[in-house]
Amino acid sequence: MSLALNNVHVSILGNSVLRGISINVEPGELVCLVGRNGAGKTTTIRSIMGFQQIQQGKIFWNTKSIIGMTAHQIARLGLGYTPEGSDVFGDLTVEDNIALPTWTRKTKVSAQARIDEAYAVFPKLRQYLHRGGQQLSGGERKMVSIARALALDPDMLLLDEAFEGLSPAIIPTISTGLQHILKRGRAVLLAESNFYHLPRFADRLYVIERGEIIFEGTVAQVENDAATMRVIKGTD
Ligand SMILES: Nc1ncnc2c1ncn2[C@@H]1O[C@H](COP(=O)(O)OP(=O)(O)OP(=O)(O)O)[C@@H](O)[C@H]1O
Repeated sequence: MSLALNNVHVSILGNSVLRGISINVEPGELVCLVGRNGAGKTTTIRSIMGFQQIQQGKIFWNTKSIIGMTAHQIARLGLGYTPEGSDVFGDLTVEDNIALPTWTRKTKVSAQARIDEAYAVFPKLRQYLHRGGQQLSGGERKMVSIARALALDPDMLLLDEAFEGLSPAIIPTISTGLQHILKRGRAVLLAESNFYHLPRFADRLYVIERGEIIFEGTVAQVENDAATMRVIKGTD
């Protein structure tokens, strides 16, 4: 299952926010979308998930156009989504938050196996099974949010700012969780504003600036491109 955005344009309140974005994510890849605050990362991910209407361009999931579908329909096709800031249901327990997608999407993997995988990625969550979503730290909520997207049994996960606002102590946990997800053959598109949080094991990255892709390559390649690094770090 691969994802392809071709020349996507989005305007919000008359402002051109995405100006011809083209991105590909192949099965099993970890691809990062890197850019400063306001560059257009969240809008790109929301456009893929059907939350943001696009004015021009094409979005294909496994060669099928997903433009015009609802987020619910897109999720059922196998695209998991963890929004910026996470989206844990405060009134539900951790256990129910994670089980939720197994009620709404049936796949060839059993509900129990999907739930087991979610806890295998973040074993610490087993300590909080009966805690309400409101009684969790930001890092714990992030883990629940990613675990819940995993319980959907997605072919690809869209992670918006997986590391934002987390204490340095929790960042390795999320990073290890990501490696675990990739080992299972799932692809990940990770939006990230902090270059130093980018996993070194990323296959490729796209740099977005003012709604345009200005660079595509590996982490090592971008590090050798002084002009692009100045844009990412906001020192240009
Ligand atoms: N609902 C909205 N109304 C008005 N402007 C918006 C809206 N959503 C996004 N924008 C604008 O579109 C641009 C891109 O925003 P977006 O959230 O996609 O950036 P981002 O790269 O995800 O930033 P961040 O790292 O801060 O989350 C910004 O200039 C933002 O102000």
